[in-house]
Amino acid sequence: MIEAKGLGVVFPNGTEALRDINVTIDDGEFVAVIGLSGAGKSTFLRTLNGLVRPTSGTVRVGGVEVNRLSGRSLAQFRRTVGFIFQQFNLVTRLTALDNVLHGRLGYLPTWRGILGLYSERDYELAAGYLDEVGLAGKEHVRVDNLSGGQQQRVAIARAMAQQPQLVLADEPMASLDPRLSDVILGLLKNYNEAHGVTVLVNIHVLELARRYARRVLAFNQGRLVFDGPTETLTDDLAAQIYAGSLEAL
Ligand SMILES: Nc1ncnc2c1ncn2[C@@H]1O[C@H](COP(=O)(O)OP(=O)(O)OP(=O)(O)O)[C@@H](O)[C@H]1O
Repeated sequence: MIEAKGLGVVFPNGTEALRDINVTIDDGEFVAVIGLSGAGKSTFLRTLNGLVRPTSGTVRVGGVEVNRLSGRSLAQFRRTVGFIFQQFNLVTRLTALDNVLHGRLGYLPTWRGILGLYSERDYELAAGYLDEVGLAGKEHVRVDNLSGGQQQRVAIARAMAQQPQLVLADEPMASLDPRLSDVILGLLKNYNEAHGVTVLVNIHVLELARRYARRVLAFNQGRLVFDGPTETLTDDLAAQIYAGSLEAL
C-alpha cells in the first residue's frame, strides 16, 4: 500500500512542486496520474521511490516510511520499486539482455554485481521478461541498434526483473511515436494484471489515461484536485482540471 500524508515538496529554489497531498493506493491498483506540464506529476512519483525527499509530510510504501531512509536502506528499498523513465535510461552500448540483468543487481552481493556474476536463474528470468515484452530473439542485440519503442520495452523488462512491489512510469511514451503508446501502456497493464503489481503511470494524454487506468489522480499546480474511478472523470471535470479551476482535495 502507498500512503501519502500531508506530503509537500518545496525545491531549494523556492518552487512549491507539491502541497498537502493525501492519498492511499492499494496493492495491485493501476493508476494514471494526469495534469498539465509542471503540475507536480513527476515530483509525486519521485517521492514514492525516494528520488525526491519531501519537505513536509510523510510517504509510506509497503509499510516503509520512504522519507526516513538513506544510504543502504534507501538502496535496498529502491530495489523493490521499478522506475521507467521518458528517456529509457539504458546503457546503450550493452545488449538488451545485459540491461535487463541490471534489474537483478539488487539481489546480488555487491562483489558479484561488480563482476557481473549473475546466476543461471538471473539469466533465465531476464530472458523470460524480454520474452514477456515481446523481445524474444533480441537478447544479444546492442540497445543502440534497437528502435525507441524496443528500447522502452527493454526498460520495462529491466523493471520487471527487479520483481518489484511497485512500478512507477514517468510518461513512458513521451519520447515515442504516438502509435506506440498503446504498446507500452498495454504491456504495463498486462504486467499489472498478470503479476498483481501496483503500477502508477504519468500520462499526458487524457484519452489514454481513460482507456487504461481504473483510477485517476489529477494534479494542478502541486495540488491533488481529483482522485476517483476513471468513469467519474467527466469531460467537464477534465476541462476544469486543465483550466486549474478545481479546488484542492
Ligand atoms: N529539481 C528541481 N528544482 C526546482 N524546481 C523543480 C525541480 N524539479 C521540478 N521542479 C519544478 O516543480 C514543478 C513540478 O514539476 P514536475 O516535473 O513534477 O511536473 P510534471 O507535472 O511532471 O510536469 P511534466 O509533465 O512537464 O514533466 C515545476 O514547476 C517544475 O519546474
